Amino acid sequence: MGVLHLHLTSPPDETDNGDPQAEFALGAAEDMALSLSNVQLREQLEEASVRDALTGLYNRRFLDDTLTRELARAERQPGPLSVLMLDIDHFKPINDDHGHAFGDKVLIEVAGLLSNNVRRGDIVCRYGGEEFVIIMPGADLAAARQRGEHLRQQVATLNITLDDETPLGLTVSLGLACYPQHGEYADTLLHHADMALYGAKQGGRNRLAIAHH
Ligand SMILES: Nc1nc2c(ncn2[C@@H]2O[C@H](COP(=O)(O)OP(=O)(O)OP(=O)(O)O)[C@@H](O)[C@H]2O)c(=O)[nH]1
Repeated sequence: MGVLHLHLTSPPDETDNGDPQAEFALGAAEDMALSLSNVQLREQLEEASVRDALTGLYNRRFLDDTLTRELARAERQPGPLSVLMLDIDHFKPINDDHGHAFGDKVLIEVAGLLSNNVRRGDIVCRYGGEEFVIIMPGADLAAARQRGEHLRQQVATLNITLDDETPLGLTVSLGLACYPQHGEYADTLLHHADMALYGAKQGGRNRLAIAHH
């Protein structure tokens, strides 16, 4: 988070001239600057409280609130909504073999790729250690599946290399659940997406699986 700097003082020769009007104007300007700064500070704190510190993606708390809100909107409109859960394959050996800092770098790369390859309005969150969730308001099963497949392929072509320049060969598995067919509530949809993700892992990884009805 950026540090807030307040520049409220002026050189004495510009303002300290004994002119009451000038002093009043300066006081008013200072008050305005202070209250503006408070607003900005509050905004920065609020923003930080919904972000994951490592990747800058939205965090799980934000995901839960947003998914509930977006589902209510989908019901009102009405329209579809999809939830993609994505997990990096064999991430533990990456950490174990190449170090935690390298693992962090991989997480940041994947987070950046996801952010850059979703539609505006889609919400990308870091759900857990090496697990991400994307909320796609308005996306039906076909659209979300296509987007998920695209993301899977993009990750497989990510150019992350080890010290000796050999490619890491990163892959991800994905689980997809859609409103309304797989559930109407946030926890149900997340559960179904998680089950589908488990199926994708069991099926051999580097694949997308769709929730069962
Ligand atoms: N570098 C780094 N590693 C993390 C972070 N959070 C969780 N991890 C690691 O992520 C790994 C997750 O490992 P597992 O849950 O066994 O999953 P996996 O090895 O990816 O295996 P599959 O998901 O079955 O393909 C663990 O080693 C955690 O320590 C983090 O913020 N940074």
